[in-house]
Amino acid sequence: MKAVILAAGEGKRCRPLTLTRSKVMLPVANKPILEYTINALVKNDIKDIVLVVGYEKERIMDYFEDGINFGVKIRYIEQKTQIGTAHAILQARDIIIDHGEEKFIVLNGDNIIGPDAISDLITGAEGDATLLTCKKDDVSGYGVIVAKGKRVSEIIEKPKTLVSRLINTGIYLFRTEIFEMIENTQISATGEYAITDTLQAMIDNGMNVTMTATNAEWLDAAFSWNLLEANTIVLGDLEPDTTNAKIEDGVNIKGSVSIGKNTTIRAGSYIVGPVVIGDNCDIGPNVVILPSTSIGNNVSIASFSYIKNSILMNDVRISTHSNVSSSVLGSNVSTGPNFITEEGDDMLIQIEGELQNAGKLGTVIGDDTEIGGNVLVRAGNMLSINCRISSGKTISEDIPTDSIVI
Ligand SMILES: CC(=O)N[C@H]1[C@@H](OP(=O)(O)OP(=O)(O)OC[C@H]2O[C@@H](n3ccc(=O)[nH]c3=O)[C@H](O)[C@@H]2O)O[C@H](CO)[C@@H](O)[C@@H]1O
Repeated sequence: MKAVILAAGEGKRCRPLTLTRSKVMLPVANKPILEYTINALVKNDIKDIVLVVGYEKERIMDYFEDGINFGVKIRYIEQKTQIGTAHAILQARDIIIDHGEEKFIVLNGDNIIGPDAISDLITGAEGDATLLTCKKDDVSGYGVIVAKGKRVSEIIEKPKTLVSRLINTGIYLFRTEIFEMIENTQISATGEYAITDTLQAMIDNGMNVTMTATNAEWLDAAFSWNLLEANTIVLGDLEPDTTNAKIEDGVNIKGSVSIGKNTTIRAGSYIVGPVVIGDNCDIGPNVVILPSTSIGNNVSIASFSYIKNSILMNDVRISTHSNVSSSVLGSNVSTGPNFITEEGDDMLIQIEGELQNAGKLGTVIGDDTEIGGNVLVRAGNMLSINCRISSGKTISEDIPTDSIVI
């Protein structure tokens, strides 16, 4: 059986991190979100993948190439304009039909899923189309399902009131007839061709759309700060491995810590897992890294700095005496000495005009932003990509793309 993974969208609610890469390429425990989906398919022996790409497609294609290093065969199809999930699926029609497939799996590429999610879908599938559902306390921002037994009677996309706690995970088993149904799907009020509208039309025409529920891992970083929660959960399964690292005498490592090749941890550093550190990093001396932290490749963290509950992407450079807590730093962010992220609880952040509770948060900083020494970022303020912040500044508001703060 083939799988079609939808990965053409940006993931705007995860800006500024998605201004330079799509949501599927955001790293959790040092792997892009999409890699978890591919690994889950491989564990179910599904190795023939059609990847629908569009926004920032080169990043995806450069990383996964033809899939061979990930144990799969990947064929890329471009969705030139991102006008909805149904339209994205339609792009894969020729590949699926030319190969005489009757059934195929479709997955959103921007969620972290465990392998059991896919086996639950396959074993529970019935009827003309099947959706995989899971129960969530907070269903805001998702499609929800109303069903009698397994038979779905209604799919309501992002309702404003609580109708059901069963959400659509964006994982489906379809028959090839779905393509014809998609072609008849009307554009929605929000200007998209949505697969949920296709399925609702099938139900309205008396077809048998079913659901099957899963308790398997299904994580979504709806907003950039949700990456921190996902990171904490995924790091909970981290296998410790420090065999390829250069660890100087006088380093104290506790708990589950994985350190990549050619990374040096200098004397006096103290690391409490779960923590993952990539390749070619230079950490210390006397640096403290606390749970749950992921540090990418080519990162340097200079002496007396303190990092806690954070994600530092590739090529980040943190200068001495800095404190980074509950924060996400994009690729190639650099700081001067004494850079401090203030940490706040129950932070309320406005995204697309709506207030969201971000929980415990420091900051989120987009790629290529350069920060001078003695800079304090007040809790919950975000810095976009490619900004220059002069030394001594206190950041108490969001900083837009390409800003120079002097
Ligand atoms: C209309 C629809 O499908 N809604 C589902 C979608 O909402 P949701 O709003 O999350 O859907 P998104 O727009 O984020 O897209 C989901 C996936 O499809 C890809 N994509 C999207 C649009 C496009 O034109 N091309 C493309 O490839 C995105 O890259 C992403 O990987 O997923 C949720 C689970 O997370 C479900 O609860 C929602 O019911």
